[in-house]
Amino acid sequence: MQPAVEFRGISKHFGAVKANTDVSFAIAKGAIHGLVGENGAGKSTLMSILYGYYHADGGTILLDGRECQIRSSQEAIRLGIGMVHQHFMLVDNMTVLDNVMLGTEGGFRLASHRAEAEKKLREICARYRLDVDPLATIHDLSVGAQQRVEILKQIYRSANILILDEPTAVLTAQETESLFEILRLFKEQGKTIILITHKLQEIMDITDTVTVMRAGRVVGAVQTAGTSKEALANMMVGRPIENNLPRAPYQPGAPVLEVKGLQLKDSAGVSLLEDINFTLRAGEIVAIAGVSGNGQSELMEILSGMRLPTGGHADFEGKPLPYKRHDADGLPRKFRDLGIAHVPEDRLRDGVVKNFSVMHNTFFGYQDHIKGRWGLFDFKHIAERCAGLLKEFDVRPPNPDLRIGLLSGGNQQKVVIAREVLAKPKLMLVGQPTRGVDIGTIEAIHTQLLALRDAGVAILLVSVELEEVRALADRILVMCGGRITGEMPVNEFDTTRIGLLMGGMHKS
Ligand SMILES: Nc1ncnc2c1ncn2[C@@H]1O[C@H](COP(=O)(O)OP(=O)(O)OP(=O)(O)O)[C@@H](O)[C@H]1O
Repeated sequence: MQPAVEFRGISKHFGAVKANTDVSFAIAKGAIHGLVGENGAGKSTLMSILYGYYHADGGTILLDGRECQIRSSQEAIRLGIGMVHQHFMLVDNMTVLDNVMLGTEGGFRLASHRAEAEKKLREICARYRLDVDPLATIHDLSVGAQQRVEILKQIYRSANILILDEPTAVLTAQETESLFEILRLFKEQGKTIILITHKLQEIMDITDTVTVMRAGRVVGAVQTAGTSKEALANMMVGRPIENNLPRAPYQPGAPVLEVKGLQLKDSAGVSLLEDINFTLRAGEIVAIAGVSGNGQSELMEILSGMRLPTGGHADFEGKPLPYKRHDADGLPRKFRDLGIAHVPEDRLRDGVVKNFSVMHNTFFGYQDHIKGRWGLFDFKHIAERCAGLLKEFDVRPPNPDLRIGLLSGGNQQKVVIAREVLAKPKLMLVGQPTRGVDIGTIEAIHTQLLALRDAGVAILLVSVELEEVRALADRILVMCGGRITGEMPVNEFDTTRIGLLMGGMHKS
């Protein structure tokens, strides 16, 4: 049988960056094929070429053994290729049905078309056990449900090859499991799936074959059954990955942050945070575990000055943080000046200014700290500082003039972490630091955070990844429904108990 997809000698460069070099591999029909590699290895570029979004500089793509010119995404869709992007392509205030019909033949003006489309959608939902109401509005849906709409859209358009770019980065464990159920059903129908993910356990759990890319080239193509997570990690990074990073013994110092009875209500009076109390000391990492959407983001926003609490207070080094309504806009800056650094969980929204250069992004927010004599910027100094930072944090490519939006997600994250670390904070607030980040970079980021802790910085970490919580935390708090439902030291780490606390099952 001809492979569903075959890449032959695909190359693509962006200026001096060789994103793909002579990439060749084939994917069997009806297979779930994993595509792995470090951030910037060229996975998304290759998939964008298959999806007609980029044009290759050289090489050919064969679908079912036939050479195809895929000049646009419309052409890719016509050829039966569907793509679910990391950032969903849905119109928020429209219904599921309208989103699915958008851009398909016939449009959605005729009532008969709509009725027919709704019937077809309901049939697809039943066949693939996709729990989605066609008449629901997108902004009322959870992230997991929005992703199911994206998949629904592709099935509606008769996709035979489905590309998923890091689909589980924003999903809970349960949502991930139901996504995998859908993918297995998709495979049973003889369809082909290409899965990009940084989570090697997922590769082991669901794929049949894997291609490993490094620096734009294919460095391995294996059957999943004949490999291991360690072997894949080694191929990806070119060295073994250290799972147990060294750390100094736990000797917490003086309290840095004391949160007392913190509350937050939204404008409709709905409680988002209720009676949050905890202390964070110098030289310790406290991790907040929990399913996203249980108040962790709001807590980080308050502690970084992006949002005002509606009750309670937080003391930083023994003094109340100055939450003043008339000064709300200037708070993040004030907090930074006090020594509170922040790695926001949504790096594209809050962590970088996408259209500015890497160099600008290495000091944004700290511009007052790096001004030279007479309050002027010394750009020679800034350029040297930036070059040192790109080298130390292994940002790839180390080009200070590139718009940061063009760096891969993991490399953007390295810049954000580097900027905050270099500010020499006393308190570091870190939200989902390794979301969408490759394993080599996870190791580097974890090493940086542990070094800060060992140097006496207090770190508050919010992460949905329990492995990350276990690897970094000294103490763990669990949040559910805007409350802290439990606390434990890391040596009492217990996945089942944390799972129960995450579901608000009991208070300890
Ligand atoms: N439009 C663009 N202009 C300039 N450089 C680009 C562009 N798109 C990608 N690149 C560069 O090409 C290289 C490959 O990027 P790509 O996004 O394909 O990697 P990736 O393996 O998908 O990474 P990640 O896992 O972080 O998503 C990177 O160095 C990236 O900075």
